[in-house]
Amino acid sequence: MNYNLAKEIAIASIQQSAQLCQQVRENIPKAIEKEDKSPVTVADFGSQALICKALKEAFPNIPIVGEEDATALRKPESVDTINKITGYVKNIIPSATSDEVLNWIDYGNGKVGDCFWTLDPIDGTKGFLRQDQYAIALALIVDGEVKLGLLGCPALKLSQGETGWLFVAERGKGAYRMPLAGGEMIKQKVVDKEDVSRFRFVESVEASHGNQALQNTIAQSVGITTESVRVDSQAKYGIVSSGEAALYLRLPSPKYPNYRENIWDHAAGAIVVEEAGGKVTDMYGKPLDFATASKMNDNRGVVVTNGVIHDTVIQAIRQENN
Ligand SMILES: Nc1ncnc2c1ncn2[C@@H]1O[C@H](COP(=O)(O)O)[C@@H](OP(=O)(O)O)[C@H]1O
Ligand SMILES: [Mg+2]
Ligand SMILES: [Mg+2]
Ligand SMILES: [Mg+2]
Repeated sequence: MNYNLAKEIAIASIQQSAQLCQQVRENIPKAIEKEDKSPVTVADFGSQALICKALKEAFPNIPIVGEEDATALRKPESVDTINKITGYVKNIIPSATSDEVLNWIDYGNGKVGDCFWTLDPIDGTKGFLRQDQYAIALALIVDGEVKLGLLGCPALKLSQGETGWLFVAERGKGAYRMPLAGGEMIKQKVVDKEDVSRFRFVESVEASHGNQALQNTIAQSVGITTESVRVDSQAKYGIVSSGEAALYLRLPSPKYPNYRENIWDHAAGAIVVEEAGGKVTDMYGKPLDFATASKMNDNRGVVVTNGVIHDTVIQAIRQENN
C-alpha cells in the first residue's frame, strides 16, 4: 500500500471537507435528529460525501466504515435536506448531482476487514452546532492496526499559531501537525513529566459522554490539580499529541453503562497520540480493538496519556473501582 499517496488524497479531501463544514457553520446549521436521537447536520453528510468520493476514486477496493449513511436522505420528506447538502458540495464540486452525493455518502457503508478506512465526517457534532470544537477524523486500519490517522480540526487554536490544524500520523514515522490551509509540518511530542505547567487533563464537554466526577478524581490522584479543559471531539487527542495536556480521560457514563465506543471516534486520534510518544488504551489498560467491528465491544472507556503516567492512571482507576 502506498501510504504517501493515501496521505496526499486524505489531506486534500479533509481540506475540502473543512471548507464545506466552515461554510455550513457560517449559516448556523440546524440539528437533524437521527434514529438513535443523536444530532447530524448537512455538514456531516457533505463532509462524508466529499471524503468518500476522493478515497473511492483513488482506492476503489478499500472499504470505508463511515459514521453516516444516506438511507434517511433518500426518503421523499428529506428532499430539502439533500438539496441543501448538494448545494454545499457543488461549491466544491460544481458538477455534483444529488444522486451522486447520496451514493458518495453511502460509500461509507463498508465493513471492517483486513484493510479499511474508518471516517467520522464530523466528530463532535454537538460542538460543531455550539460553534465550538469539532474534528474531521479519518484512519486507515490494516490487519487490525491503525497505520494512518488524520485529524482535521478547523476551530482548534493551540498555544502558538493560527486557528485550524491538521494532524497527520503514519505508523512508525511520527506524528505531525500542519496549518489546515497548508504549510510547514511540525513534529508532535507529548508533554514530559517535568513540564508541570502543561500537566493538564482534557475531557468531553458533554457530561453524558463520560464520568466527569470520576475523571476529576483520577486526574487529581495522579497529581493534576488544575481544572479540566473541556473540549469537544478528537481535538482532545491533538491537544495531548501537541504536549498541551498530559491526559485525556473518557470513562463510561453512569447514565449509559452499556454504551460502546465507535472505532471512528478514536482510531485517528489514537495514532496521532501514539506516534507523538503517548499511549492509548481502555480503562483497564487493554489496547483498543479497531479490527473486530465498528464498535469496540470488548473495551470500556478510553485513557489517553503522555505515556509516562499511563500505568499510574490505570492503577488509580483500578483502585477507584475496587
Ligand atoms: N454516551 C456516550 N458516551 C461516550 N461517547 C458518546 C456517547 N454518546 C455519543 N458519544 C460519542 O461522542 C462523540 C463526541 O465525542 P466528544 O464527547 O469527545 O466530543 C460523538 O461523535 P459524533 O459527534 O461524531 O456523533 C458520539 O459518537
Ligand atoms: Mg454522530
Ligand atoms: Mg464521533
Ligand atoms: Mg460524527
